[in-house]
Amino acid sequence: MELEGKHILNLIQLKLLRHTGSKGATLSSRTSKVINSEPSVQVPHFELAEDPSFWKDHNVQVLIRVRPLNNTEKVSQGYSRCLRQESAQTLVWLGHPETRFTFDHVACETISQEKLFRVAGFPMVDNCMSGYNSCMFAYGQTGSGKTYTMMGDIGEMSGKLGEQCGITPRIFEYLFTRIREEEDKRKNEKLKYSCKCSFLEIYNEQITDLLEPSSTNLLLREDLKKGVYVENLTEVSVSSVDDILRILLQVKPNAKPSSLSYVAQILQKGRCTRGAANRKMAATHMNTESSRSHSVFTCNIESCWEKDLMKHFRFGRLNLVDLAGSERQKSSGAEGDRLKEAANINKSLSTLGLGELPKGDPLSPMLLYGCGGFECDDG
Ligand SMILES: Nc1ncnc2c1ncn2[C@@H]1O[C@H](COP(=O)(O)OP(=O)(O)OP(=O)(O)O)[C@@H](O)[C@H]1O
Repeated sequence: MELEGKHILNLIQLKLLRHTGSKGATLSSRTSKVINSEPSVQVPHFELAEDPSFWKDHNVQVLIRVRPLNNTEKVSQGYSRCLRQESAQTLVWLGHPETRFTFDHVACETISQEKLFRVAGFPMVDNCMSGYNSCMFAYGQTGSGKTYTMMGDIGEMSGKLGEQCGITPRIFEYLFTRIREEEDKRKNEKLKYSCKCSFLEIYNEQITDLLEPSSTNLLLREDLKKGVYVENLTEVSVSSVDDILRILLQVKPNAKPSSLSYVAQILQKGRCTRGAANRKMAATHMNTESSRSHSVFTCNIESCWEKDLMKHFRFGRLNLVDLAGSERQKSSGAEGDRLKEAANINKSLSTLGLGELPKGDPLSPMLLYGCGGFECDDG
């Protein structure tokens, strides 16, 4: 018997930005119109490259997505563009003084959900199928489009994913297509994949199983073989994108009343999920449907085949993390419980920003878990 697994972590950080702040952006000549935008406003459009070697050069990549101004911001005083994009890697903040920032990739506000998936989602799936752990973190200010990017609108799902569908359903649609192709191609080796998913929430440093919301305050454990894992977390076998969407859409009958009102809000908004339905939400001034918790959707992908009279196993973990908004406490109007949550949210985001996991930070093990930790061993 031979076990395969790779310790290398592939991490993509999706940083979401919103256009609010100082007035008077000078816009580039390479422009395209924003749908539903003010007729006269043109924004720069820079196509992102679908580069198959996306992950090969650096294990950690940062991709910025800028959300367009929404209708309320367009008509409100004091909101206007505060960013100018200069290339597919560079953004200028139009403050005093103007400041230029460079990232691995900058997706302009006209990028489609499909294109973003092709740039960032494809390589993740390919990596996981090759036995690497991959993790995508979405983070940014509240209302900047984290949930839109990660989940999007999955309200209508008659067979085909809609245009507004986010990266999560697209990733799984692609994953299961690739699995079917591979199993077909390597029938003679009896190649078989098995995928198991879990969905958890971290709210004020407590872990809740979103697939079994009565399971709260779960504990993080560490094991030489398993790495960092959450004890008693529900795992569900999945074999199609429909299975994933069913998990995301289904609401447990014993869900807490607060969770159910959240479901109603999401249903109204046209994006709803079994797990996501149970995420903690509370209104802040900046986004009336603000998510107050981090959510981690995990898929463990195992494959097994026979070759040269040996049985081979391979493991890969795919983590999709939707972090809580990082709004400023003063501008968001957060008080009491909301303020405590904001402090915890900001603490964990700072930990992430450090690029390292300081010992003693209660969220460090969680981030390690989100990154796939030291999953997979060859013993
Ligand atoms: N790229 C985009 N294009 C069009 N609309 C967008 C885009 N990104 C976000 N939106 C819209 O902006 C609003 C806020 O987005 P979303 O709820 O995803 O923010 P969030 O970052 O998840 O906020 P929070 O941290 O408070 O949960 C939603 O109505 C969403 O549909």
